Amino acid sequence: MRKAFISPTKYVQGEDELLNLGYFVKTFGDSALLIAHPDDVNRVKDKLESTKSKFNITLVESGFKGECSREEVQRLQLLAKEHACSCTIGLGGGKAIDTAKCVAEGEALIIVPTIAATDAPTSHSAVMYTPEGEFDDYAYFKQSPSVVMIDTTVIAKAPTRFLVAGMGDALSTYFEARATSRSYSNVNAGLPCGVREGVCGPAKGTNTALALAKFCYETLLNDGIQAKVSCDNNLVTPALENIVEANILLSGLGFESGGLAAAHAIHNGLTSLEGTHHYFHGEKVAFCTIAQLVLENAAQEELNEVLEFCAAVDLPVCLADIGVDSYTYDEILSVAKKACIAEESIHSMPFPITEEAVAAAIVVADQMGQKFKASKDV
Ligand SMILES: NC(=O)c1ccc[n+]([C@@H]2O[C@H](COP(=O)([O-])OP(=O)(O)OC[C@H]3O[C@@H](n4cnc5c(N)ncnc54)[C@H](O)[C@@H]3O)[C@@H](O)[C@H]2O)c1
Ligand SMILES: [Zn+2]
Repeated sequence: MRKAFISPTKYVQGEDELLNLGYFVKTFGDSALLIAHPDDVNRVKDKLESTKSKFNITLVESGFKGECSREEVQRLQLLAKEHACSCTIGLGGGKAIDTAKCVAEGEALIIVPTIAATDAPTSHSAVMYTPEGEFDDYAYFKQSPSVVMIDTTVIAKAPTRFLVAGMGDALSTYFEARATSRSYSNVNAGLPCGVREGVCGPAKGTNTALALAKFCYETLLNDGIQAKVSCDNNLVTPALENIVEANILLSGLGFESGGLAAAHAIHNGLTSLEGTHHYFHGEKVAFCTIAQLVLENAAQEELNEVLEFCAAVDLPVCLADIGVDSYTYDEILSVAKKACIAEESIHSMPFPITEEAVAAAIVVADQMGQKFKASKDV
Protein backbone atom coordinates (compact mmCIF):
# COMPACT_ATOMS: atom_id res chain seq x y z
CA MET A 1 0.00 0.00 0.00
CA ARG A 2 1.37 3.44 -0.91
CA LYS A 3 1.57 5.77 2.14
CA ALA A 4 2.88 9.33 2.51
CA PHE A 5 3.84 11.73 5.29
CA ILE A 6 4.79 15.39 4.83
CA SER A 7 6.15 18.02 7.22
CA PRO A 8 8.11 21.29 7.34
CA THR A 9 11.90 20.95 7.32
CA LYS A 10 12.25 22.75 10.66
CA TYR A 11 9.80 23.65 13.45
CA VAL A 12 10.93 25.87 16.31
CA GLN A 13 8.94 27.59 19.08
CA GLY A 14 9.96 29.54 22.16
CA GLU A 15 9.73 32.81 24.07
CA ASP A 16 10.95 35.75 21.96
CA GLU A 17 11.84 33.35 19.13
CA LEU A 18 11.19 36.13 16.61
CA LEU A 19 14.59 37.56 17.55
CA ASN A 20 16.09 34.62 15.62
CA LEU A 21 14.24 35.40 12.37
CA GLY A 22 17.34 37.02 10.87
CA TYR A 23 19.35 33.85 11.46
CA PHE A 24 16.91 31.83 9.34
CA VAL A 25 16.75 34.49 6.62
CA LYS A 26 20.54 34.44 6.49
CA THR A 27 20.49 30.72 5.60
CA PHE A 28 18.93 31.77 2.27
CA GLY A 29 20.60 35.14 1.64
CA ASP A 30 20.47 38.75 2.75
CA SER A 31 16.89 39.81 2.10
CA ALA A 32 13.34 38.55 2.49
CA LEU A 33 9.92 39.61 1.26
CA LEU A 34 7.83 40.12 4.40
CA ILE A 35 4.21 39.18 3.71
CA ALA A 36 2.30 40.54 6.68
CA HIS A 37 -0.55 42.92 7.36
CA PRO A 38 0.85 46.33 8.49
CA ASP A 39 -1.01 45.94 11.84
CA ASP A 40 0.73 42.62 12.47
CA VAL A 41 4.12 44.12 11.53
CA ASN A 42 3.54 46.95 14.01
CA ARG A 43 2.75 44.47 16.79
CA VAL A 44 6.25 42.97 16.51
CA LYS A 45 8.12 45.97 15.13
CA ASP A 46 10.75 46.10 17.91
CA LYS A 47 11.70 42.46 17.51
CA LEU A 48 11.90 42.79 13.71
CA GLU A 49 14.18 45.83 14.01
CA SER A 50 16.38 44.03 16.50
CA THR A 51 16.80 40.85 14.41
CA LYS A 52 17.39 42.92 11.25
CA SER A 53 20.31 44.76 12.76
CA LYS A 54 21.73 41.75 14.62
CA PHE A 55 21.86 39.58 11.47
CA ASN A 56 22.30 42.40 8.95
CA ILE A 57 19.36 41.49 6.74
CA THR A 58 16.81 43.48 4.75
CA LEU A 59 13.07 42.90 5.13
CA VAL A 60 11.04 44.18 2.19
CA GLU A 61 7.63 45.19 3.56
CA SER A 62 4.74 44.41 1.25
CA GLY A 63 1.60 45.99 2.73
CA PHE A 64 -0.32 42.69 2.57
CA LYS A 65 -3.99 43.50 1.99
CA GLY A 66 -5.46 40.64 4.05
CA GLU A 67 -6.78 38.19 1.45
CA CYS A 68 -5.02 35.24 -0.20
CA SER A 69 -6.14 35.96 -3.78
CA ARG A 70 -4.56 35.35 -7.20
CA GLU A 71 -4.25 39.13 -7.69
CA GLU A 72 -2.43 39.63 -4.39
CA VAL A 73 -0.10 36.68 -5.05
CA GLN A 74 0.82 38.09 -8.46
CA ARG A 75 1.50 41.55 -7.01
CA LEU A 76 3.74 40.10 -4.30
CA GLN A 77 5.66 37.82 -6.69
CA LEU A 78 6.50 40.87 -8.80
CA LEU A 79 7.63 42.74 -5.71
CA ALA A 80 9.90 39.83 -4.69
CA LYS A 81 11.44 39.82 -8.17
CA GLU A 82 11.96 43.59 -8.22
CA HIS A 83 13.83 43.46 -4.91
CA ALA A 84 15.63 40.18 -5.72
CA CYS A 85 14.54 38.71 -2.38
CA SER A 86 16.32 35.53 -1.25
CA CYS A 87 13.33 34.11 0.60
CA THR A 88 9.69 34.74 1.59
CA ILE A 89 8.32 35.27 5.09
CA GLY A 90 4.62 34.82 5.90
CA LEU A 91 3.88 36.52 9.24
CA GLY A 92 0.45 36.77 10.89
CA GLY A 93 -2.68 34.60 10.64
CA GLY A 94 -3.64 31.86 8.19
CA LYS A 95 -4.30 34.25 5.32
CA ALA A 96 -0.85 35.91 5.34
CA ILE A 97 0.69 32.45 5.76
CA ASP A 98 -1.23 30.91 2.84
CA THR A 99 -0.38 33.91 0.65
CA ALA A 100 3.32 33.48 1.43
CA LYS A 101 3.07 29.80 0.43
CA CYS A 102 1.57 30.80 -2.94
CA VAL A 103 4.26 33.43 -3.51
CA ALA A 104 7.13 31.08 -2.57
CA GLU A 105 5.76 28.08 -4.51
CA GLY A 106 7.51 25.57 -2.26
CA GLU A 107 10.94 27.28 -2.13
CA ALA A 108 12.78 29.16 0.66
CA LEU A 109 9.78 29.91 2.89
CA ILE A 110 9.72 30.99 6.55
CA ILE A 111 6.36 30.94 8.34
CA VAL A 112 5.86 33.02 11.48
CA PRO A 113 2.37 32.60 12.97
CA THR A 114 1.47 35.42 15.36
CA ILE A 115 -1.75 33.65 16.40
CA ALA A 116 -2.40 29.91 16.83
CA ALA A 117 -5.94 30.03 15.40
CA THR A 118 -5.52 27.37 12.68
CA ASP A 119 -3.28 24.50 11.61
CA ALA A 120 -2.30 26.30 8.38
CA PRO A 121 1.40 27.03 9.24
CA THR A 122 2.95 23.60 8.64
CA SER A 123 0.97 22.51 5.58
CA HIS A 124 2.06 22.42 1.92
CA SER A 125 -1.32 23.74 0.80
CA ALA A 126 -3.11 27.09 0.69
CA VAL A 127 -6.74 28.10 0.52
CA MET A 128 -7.32 30.78 -2.10
CA TYR A 129 -10.15 33.32 -2.17
CA THR A 130 -11.39 36.03 -4.53
CA PRO A 131 -10.43 39.58 -3.47
CA GLU A 132 -14.03 39.82 -2.14
CA GLY A 133 -13.45 36.85 0.18
CA GLU A 134 -15.33 34.05 -1.66
CA PHE A 135 -13.63 30.61 -1.78
CA ASP A 136 -11.65 30.19 -5.02
CA ASP A 137 -9.47 27.02 -4.95
CA TYR A 138 -6.96 24.92 -3.02
CA ALA A 139 -3.30 25.14 -4.06
CA TYR A 140 -0.68 22.45 -3.34
CA PHE A 141 3.08 22.98 -3.45
CA LYS A 142 5.97 20.59 -3.89
CA GLN A 143 7.18 21.11 -0.30
CA SER A 144 6.01 22.28 3.10
CA PRO A 145 7.56 25.48 4.51
CA SER A 146 11.32 25.41 5.11
CA VAL A 147 10.95 26.85 8.62
CA VAL A 148 7.95 27.32 10.91
CA MET A 149 8.98 29.54 13.82
CA ILE A 150 6.69 30.55 16.65
CA ASP A 151 7.26 33.23 19.23
CA THR A 152 5.13 32.01 22.15
CA THR A 153 5.38 35.41 23.86
CA VAL A 154 3.59 36.95 20.86
CA ILE A 155 0.92 34.21 20.82
CA ALA A 156 0.29 34.66 24.56
CA LYS A 157 -0.29 38.38 24.04
CA ALA A 158 -2.82 37.88 21.21
CA PRO A 159 -6.55 37.75 22.06
CA THR A 160 -7.47 34.39 23.68
CA ARG A 161 -10.29 33.81 21.18
CA PHE A 162 -7.66 32.98 18.53
CA LEU A 163 -5.97 30.32 20.68
CA VAL A 164 -9.35 28.79 21.53
CA ALA A 165 -10.35 28.73 17.84
CA GLY A 166 -7.07 26.91 17.16
CA MET A 167 -8.11 24.31 19.73
CA GLY A 168 -11.38 23.91 17.80
CA ASP A 169 -9.47 23.25 14.58
CA ALA A 170 -7.20 20.80 16.44
CA LEU A 171 -10.19 19.07 18.06
CA SER A 172 -11.36 17.52 14.79
CA THR A 173 -7.90 16.25 13.80
CA TYR A 174 -7.96 12.89 15.62
CA PHE A 175 -11.55 12.04 14.71
CA GLU A 176 -11.02 12.85 11.03
CA ALA A 177 -7.71 10.95 10.89
CA ARG A 178 -9.33 7.97 12.63
CA ALA A 179 -12.18 7.90 10.09
CA THR A 180 -9.73 8.26 7.18
CA SER A 181 -7.63 5.41 8.52
CA ARG A 182 -10.68 3.15 8.98
CA SER A 183 -11.75 3.74 5.36
CA TYR A 184 -8.21 3.58 3.88
CA SER A 185 -8.91 6.91 2.16
CA ASN A 186 -6.23 9.07 0.56
CA VAL A 187 -4.47 11.84 2.47
CA ASN A 188 -3.28 15.29 1.33
CA ALA A 189 0.34 14.29 2.03
CA GLY A 190 0.19 12.34 -1.25
CA LEU A 191 -0.64 15.51 -3.23
CA PRO A 192 0.26 16.98 -5.65
CA CYS A 193 2.62 14.24 -6.78
CA GLY A 194 0.76 11.75 -8.90
CA VAL A 195 -2.88 12.53 -8.35
CA ARG A 196 -3.10 15.55 -10.58
CA GLU A 197 -0.34 14.61 -13.02
CA GLY A 198 -1.14 10.88 -13.03
CA VAL A 199 2.47 10.02 -12.20
CA CYS A 200 2.53 7.76 -9.16
CA GLY A 201 -0.95 7.58 -7.71
CA PRO A 202 -2.50 8.65 -4.42
CA ALA A 203 -1.30 7.73 -0.91
CA LYS A 204 -2.87 6.57 2.36
CA GLY A 205 -1.99 7.81 5.86
CA THR A 206 0.82 6.44 8.02
CA ASN A 207 0.51 5.03 11.54
CA THR A 208 2.79 7.90 12.54
CA ALA A 209 0.25 10.54 11.48
CA LEU A 210 -2.59 8.75 13.28
CA ALA A 211 -0.51 8.59 16.48
CA LEU A 212 0.25 12.33 16.22
CA ALA A 213 -3.45 13.08 15.71
CA LYS A 214 -4.33 11.04 18.82
CA PHE A 215 -1.66 12.85 20.83
CA CYS A 216 -3.12 16.14 19.56
CA TYR A 217 -6.50 15.26 21.12
CA GLU A 218 -4.91 14.07 24.38
CA THR A 219 -2.93 17.31 24.63
CA LEU A 220 -6.10 19.38 24.23
CA LEU A 221 -7.78 17.46 27.05
CA ASN A 222 -4.73 17.73 29.32
CA ASP A 223 -3.65 21.32 28.71
CA GLY A 224 -6.51 23.21 27.05
CA ILE A 225 -8.11 24.80 30.09
CA GLN A 226 -4.84 25.95 31.64
CA ALA A 227 -3.57 27.28 28.32
CA LYS A 228 -6.69 29.39 27.96
CA VAL A 229 -6.16 30.90 31.43
CA SER A 230 -2.50 31.56 30.55
CA CYS A 231 -3.52 33.38 27.39
CA ASP A 232 -6.19 35.36 29.28
CA ASN A 233 -3.29 36.63 31.40
CA ASN A 234 -0.88 37.01 28.45
CA LEU A 235 1.53 34.57 30.06
CA VAL A 236 3.60 31.70 28.66
CA THR A 237 3.23 28.50 30.73
CA PRO A 238 4.07 24.87 29.87
CA ALA A 239 0.35 24.28 29.17
CA LEU A 240 0.24 27.21 26.72
CA GLU A 241 3.36 25.88 25.01
CA ASN A 242 1.78 22.44 24.70
CA ILE A 243 -1.38 23.89 23.19
CA VAL A 244 0.54 26.02 20.68
CA GLU A 245 2.33 22.83 19.65
CA ALA A 246 -0.96 20.91 19.45
CA ASN A 247 -2.82 23.62 17.50
CA ILE A 248 -0.02 24.18 15.01
CA LEU A 249 2.32 21.18 14.77
CA LEU A 250 0.28 18.15 15.84
CA SER A 251 -2.91 19.31 14.17
CA GLY A 252 -1.04 20.41 11.03
CA LEU A 253 0.81 17.13 10.59
CA GLY A 254 -2.30 15.24 11.69
CA PHE A 255 -4.64 16.72 9.11
CA GLU A 256 -2.27 16.65 6.13
CA SER A 257 -0.84 13.22 6.70
CA GLY A 258 -3.73 11.68 8.69
CA GLY A 259 -6.61 12.96 6.57
CA LEU A 260 -9.76 15.06 6.77
CA ALA A 261 -13.26 13.57 6.86
CA ALA A 262 -16.77 14.74 7.81
CA ALA A 263 -16.01 17.64 10.19
CA HIS A 264 -14.20 19.85 7.67
CA ALA A 265 -16.68 19.01 4.90
CA ILE A 266 -19.61 20.02 7.13
CA HIS A 267 -17.65 23.19 7.99
CA ASN A 268 -17.48 24.00 4.28
CA GLY A 269 -21.19 23.28 3.92
CA LEU A 270 -21.98 25.68 6.76
CA THR A 271 -20.61 28.60 4.74
CA SER A 272 -24.02 28.62 3.01
CA LEU A 273 -25.55 29.90 6.28
CA GLU A 274 -24.94 33.64 6.51
CA GLY A 275 -24.97 33.71 10.32
CA THR A 276 -21.79 31.61 10.54
CA HIS A 277 -19.67 34.11 8.60
CA HIS A 278 -18.67 36.07 11.68
CA TYR A 279 -17.17 33.05 13.42
CA PHE A 280 -13.61 31.71 13.13
CA HIS A 281 -12.75 28.58 11.17
CA GLY A 282 -11.82 26.62 14.31
CA GLU A 283 -14.97 27.69 16.20
CA LYS A 284 -17.13 26.21 13.44
CA VAL A 285 -14.94 23.10 13.19
CA ALA A 286 -15.57 22.42 16.91
CA PHE A 287 -19.33 22.16 16.34
CA CYS A 288 -18.70 20.13 13.17
CA THR A 289 -16.63 17.65 15.20
CA ILE A 290 -19.71 17.02 17.33
CA ALA A 291 -21.72 16.56 14.12
CA GLN A 292 -19.19 14.01 12.82
CA LEU A 293 -19.38 12.06 16.09
CA VAL A 294 -23.18 11.91 15.75
CA LEU A 295 -22.88 10.89 12.08
CA GLU A 296 -20.60 7.97 12.96
CA ASN A 297 -22.57 7.09 16.09
CA ALA A 298 -19.49 7.38 18.29
CA ALA A 299 -19.68 6.15 21.88
CA GLN A 300 -21.78 8.44 24.11
CA GLU A 301 -18.83 8.62 26.48
CA GLU A 302 -16.64 10.07 23.72
CA LEU A 303 -19.31 12.57 22.69
CA ASN A 304 -19.66 13.69 26.32
CA GLU A 305 -15.88 14.10 26.62
CA VAL A 306 -15.84 16.38 23.56
CA LEU A 307 -18.86 18.38 24.79
CA GLU A 308 -17.25 18.80 28.23
CA PHE A 309 -14.00 19.99 26.65
CA CYS A 310 -15.75 22.50 24.39
CA ALA A 311 -17.77 23.92 27.27
CA ALA A 312 -14.66 24.18 29.47
CA VAL A 313 -12.71 26.28 26.95
CA ASP A 314 -15.73 28.17 25.53
CA LEU A 315 -15.88 26.48 22.13
CA PRO A 316 -19.26 26.27 20.36
CA VAL A 317 -21.40 23.17 20.95
CA CYS A 318 -24.57 24.09 19.04
CA LEU A 319 -25.62 26.08 15.99
CA ALA A 320 -26.70 29.13 18.01
CA ASP A 321 -23.09 29.33 19.28
CA ILE A 322 -21.94 29.91 15.67
CA GLY A 323 -24.54 32.49 14.72
CA VAL A 324 -27.43 30.25 13.58
CA ASP A 325 -30.27 30.99 15.99
CA SER A 326 -33.02 29.43 13.91
CA TYR A 327 -33.15 27.31 10.80
CA THR A 328 -35.43 25.23 8.60
CA TYR A 329 -34.79 21.60 7.68
CA ASP A 330 -34.32 22.67 4.05
CA GLU A 331 -31.53 25.05 5.06
CA ILE A 332 -29.75 22.25 6.89
CA LEU A 333 -30.27 19.95 3.91
CA SER A 334 -28.59 22.53 1.68
CA VAL A 335 -25.63 22.63 4.11
CA ALA A 336 -25.50 18.82 3.89
CA LYS A 337 -25.67 18.90 0.08
CA LYS A 338 -22.69 21.27 -0.04
CA ALA A 339 -20.82 19.03 2.43
CA CYS A 340 -21.47 15.98 0.26
CA ILE A 341 -20.24 17.14 -3.16
CA ALA A 342 -18.00 14.56 -4.82
CA GLU A 343 -14.68 16.32 -4.03
CA GLU A 344 -15.42 16.69 -0.31
CA SER A 345 -13.49 14.89 2.42
CA ILE A 346 -16.77 13.58 3.90
CA HIS A 347 -16.39 10.60 1.54
CA SER A 348 -13.38 9.57 3.65
CA MET A 349 -15.85 8.37 6.31
CA PRO A 350 -15.80 4.57 6.57
CA PHE A 351 -19.41 4.10 5.40
CA PRO A 352 -21.59 5.37 2.53
CA ILE A 353 -22.73 8.97 3.01
CA THR A 354 -26.15 10.41 2.16
CA GLU A 355 -27.20 14.05 2.33
CA GLU A 356 -30.14 13.10 4.57
CA ALA A 357 -27.85 11.31 7.06
CA VAL A 358 -25.59 14.37 7.22
CA ALA A 359 -28.54 16.73 7.72
CA ALA A 360 -29.84 14.49 10.50
CA ALA A 361 -26.41 14.47 12.18
CA ILE A 362 -26.24 18.29 12.11
CA VAL A 363 -29.71 18.68 13.64
CA VAL A 364 -29.09 16.02 16.32
CA ALA A 365 -25.63 17.45 17.14
CA ASP A 366 -27.27 20.86 17.60
CA GLN A 367 -29.90 19.36 19.93
CA MET A 368 -27.28 17.42 21.90
CA GLY A 369 -25.24 20.60 22.32
CA GLN A 370 -28.28 22.59 23.45
CA LYS A 371 -29.27 19.89 25.95
CA PHE A 372 -25.72 19.75 27.26
CA LYS A 373 -25.66 23.50 27.80
CA ALA A 374 -29.05 23.45 29.50
CA SER A 375 -27.87 20.67 31.85
CA LYS A 376 -24.88 22.85 32.84
CA ASP A 377 -27.07 25.87 33.54
CA VAL A 378 -29.16 24.15 36.26
N1 LIG B 1 -3.54 26.04 4.25
C1 LIG B 1 -4.04 25.36 5.25
O1 LIG B 1 -3.61 24.25 5.50
C2 LIG B 1 -5.10 26.01 6.10
C3 LIG B 1 -5.58 25.34 7.24
C4 LIG B 1 -6.53 26.01 8.03
C5 LIG B 1 -6.97 27.30 7.69
N2 LIG B 1 -6.48 27.89 6.56
C6 LIG B 1 -6.89 29.25 6.16
O2 LIG B 1 -6.50 30.15 7.19
C7 LIG B 1 -7.33 31.32 7.13
C8 LIG B 1 -7.83 31.69 8.51
O3 LIG B 1 -6.73 32.01 9.30
P1 LIG B 1 -6.89 32.88 10.64
O4 LIG B 1 -8.05 32.38 11.41
O5 LIG B 1 -5.55 32.90 11.28
O6 LIG B 1 -7.36 34.28 10.08
P2 LIG B 1 -6.57 35.58 9.50
O7 LIG B 1 -5.33 35.22 8.80
O8 LIG B 1 -7.59 36.36 8.76
O9 LIG B 1 -6.17 36.34 10.86
C9 LIG B 1 -7.19 36.87 11.69
C10 LIG B 1 -6.86 38.27 12.11
O10 LIG B 1 -5.92 38.24 13.17
C11 LIG B 1 -4.97 39.27 12.99
N3 LIG B 1 -3.79 38.95 13.83
C12 LIG B 1 -2.70 38.22 13.52
N4 LIG B 1 -1.85 38.17 14.56
C13 LIG B 1 -2.42 38.88 15.57
C14 LIG B 1 -2.04 39.16 16.92
N5 LIG B 1 -0.89 38.71 17.43
N6 LIG B 1 -2.88 39.92 17.67
C15 LIG B 1 -4.05 40.37 17.17
N7 LIG B 1 -4.47 40.13 15.90
C16 LIG B 1 -3.67 39.38 15.12
C17 LIG B 1 -4.77 39.26 11.49
O11 LIG B 1 -4.18 40.46 11.01
C18 LIG B 1 -6.21 39.12 11.01
O12 LIG B 1 -6.85 40.36 10.97
C19 LIG B 1 -8.46 31.00 6.17
O13 LIG B 1 -8.19 31.65 4.94
C20 LIG B 1 -8.37 29.47 6.01
O14 LIG B 1 -8.85 29.04 4.75
C21 LIG B 1 -5.54 27.28 5.77
ZN1 LIG C 1 -9.13 23.31 9.73
